[in-house]
Amino acid sequence: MSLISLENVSFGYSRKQQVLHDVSLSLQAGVNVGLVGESGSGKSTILKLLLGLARPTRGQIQFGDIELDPGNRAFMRGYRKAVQAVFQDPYSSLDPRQKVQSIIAEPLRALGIPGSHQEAIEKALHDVGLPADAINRYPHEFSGGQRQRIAIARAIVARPQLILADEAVSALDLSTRARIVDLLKALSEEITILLVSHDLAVVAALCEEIVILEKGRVVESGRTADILENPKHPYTQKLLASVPRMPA
Ligand SMILES: Nc1ncnc2c1ncn2[C@@H]1O[C@H](COP(=O)(O)OP(=O)(O)OP(=O)(O)O)[C@@H](O)[C@H]1O
Repeated sequence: MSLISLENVSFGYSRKQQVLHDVSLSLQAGVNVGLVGESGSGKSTILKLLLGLARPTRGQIQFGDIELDPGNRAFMRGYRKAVQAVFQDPYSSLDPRQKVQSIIAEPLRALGIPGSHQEAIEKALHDVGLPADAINRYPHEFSGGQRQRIAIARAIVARPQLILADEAVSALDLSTRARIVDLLKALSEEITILLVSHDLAVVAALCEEIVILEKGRVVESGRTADILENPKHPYTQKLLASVPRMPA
């Protein structure tokens, strides 16, 4: 059974403006998927639906064998434990007034898990390669790469099954980006990642599968290696031709 699947999902922000058209994709535990497409193709909208922030106009999203129902609080509690997100900008995604300890504990508080969470926070910090004394500091005391590690620690602290990563390394310089990709790769031993990225080199490094989105439609999907080697759809070919390729 899939971890999560979109089944024939269509969505529009208004009646006139359909953004997703009959999108189907399925995430299997242990298989990272890269969601790729030009700006405006609907990648972030898919993540929005997966986070339960909007509902499909047509079709459905399945979490295991249960339909995602943003209106069902009990369901969403379990879902939020299983599905966490990391966003692009490590500067705006962390509350500057909160200490790292409080930032990382946020999902545990939201889940109503009692206690100081000290042990879970320390483990998350350790897992993302930050020192234990980071807990008493504020986000502005960290570099962009370190802030993204804090955001990742927050995403993993409740031990989710899936991380939705929206351009999670795009704002970082190249060497920092490579280190965060290595970190995500190590974490993906235990947690599945859905990565939205413009950067095919990052997708190739992290994701076993790839889904290509054009104007809200899936035009090609399959094993990353196959698609990068032998793109079938003209849009994929264009996309591959338009980005610098990293040597394998
Ligand atoms: N809140 C909104 N209200 C109305 N239209 C929106 C909203 N958010 C996105 N859109 C539109 O939906 C379409 C898909 O946008 P989306 O952000 O999902 O694309 P994307 O592939 O993530 O783009 P990017 O790579 O630039 O982030 C675009 O035409 C966009 O203008």
